[in-house]
Amino acid sequence: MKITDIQIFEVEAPLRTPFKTALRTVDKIRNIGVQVLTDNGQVGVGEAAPTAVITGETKASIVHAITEYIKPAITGMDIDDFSSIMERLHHCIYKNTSAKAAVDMAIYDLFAKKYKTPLYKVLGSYRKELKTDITISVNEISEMVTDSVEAVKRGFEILKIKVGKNPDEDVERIKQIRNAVGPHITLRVDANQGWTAKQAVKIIRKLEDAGTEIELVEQPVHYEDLIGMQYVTANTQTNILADESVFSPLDAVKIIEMRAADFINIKLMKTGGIYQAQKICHIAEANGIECMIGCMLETKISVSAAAHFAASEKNIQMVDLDGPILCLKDPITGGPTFNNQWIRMSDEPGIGFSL
Ligand SMILES: C[C@H](N)C(=O)N[C@@H](CCC(=O)O)C(=O)O
Ligand SMILES: [Mg+2]
Repeated sequence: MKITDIQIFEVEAPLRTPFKTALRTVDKIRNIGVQVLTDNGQVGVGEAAPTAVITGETKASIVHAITEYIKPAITGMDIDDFSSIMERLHHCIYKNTSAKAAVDMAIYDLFAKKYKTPLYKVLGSYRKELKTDITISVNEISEMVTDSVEAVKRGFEILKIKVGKNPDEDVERIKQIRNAVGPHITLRVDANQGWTAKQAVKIIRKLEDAGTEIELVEQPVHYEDLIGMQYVTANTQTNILADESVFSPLDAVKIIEMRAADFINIKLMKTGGIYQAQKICHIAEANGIECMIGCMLETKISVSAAAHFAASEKNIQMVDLDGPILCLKDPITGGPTFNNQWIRMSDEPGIGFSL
């Protein structure tokens, strides 16, 4: 089965409510889809999310990287020469991780389809269902309290609360949400780089003293400030999770060597897909560091690929795959099912859908 072409299409999906973090506000997903075609008519599907503030990629840069670099590098190759394809894909251009991720997952899709097996089984099935959190966008405190209570009513037991936009209000924000949702809901806090290291220690200690029982704080400081993150990890009791600071396996090694975080958030859009995500997951596992699987603003296409990966890895202990449930409607049929907090793997070959 040889690769003959890579075709590109637009993926658009309005969100239920605007998605707001310390880094950006978005009301609609505008992503790039890919179809990798083969000489026997089989098609592999993938998606790239242009998250300029995190990966540096735009829609135009993704299309350019795929058409001008990735496509020429892998066209004509046989799907069974899997690792050779991956090596070419990952070395034909520096960075451009979301463009690589879209093609990487489409190749995995094709490989699993060729052997008529669901991707999570090809990867070595560990579980068949995942429990995701849901994101509470950063807004006025009263709105975040209402959104949190509504999410709990919809059946979500884990909330990922965005902070870092107005650091002075963040302690009050979390205290009020904890009071409103009660003690049994798991609260994750994601500052998206919005605090300084000293601010972070001050805020997290206040949250600890107030008994808010936060499961973890994600990316408290700027992505390059590893010394700052190390200071936060060393000076608080709460678990710190590295997100924007970890794209590559070497980033993970650095974080682990410096003890700059307790956990690592793996996203296919940062790693360039499943091939590199596996390496990070295994490096972390060997060092006793648990991982989260996360997503950008992505639809069911690429989030399903991430779900297959997560279902195959014991060390993925936390799931933030809420992209599809943040969308107003889900136009894609087949593949894993997304039903509020539950993501259940299906047994169709590959990732599970054909477009
Ligand atoms: C969507 C997911 N829950 C999430 O919060 N992802 C990112 C931000 C993604 C984006 O800006 O598109 C994160 O920081 O964890
Ligand atoms: Mg994050």
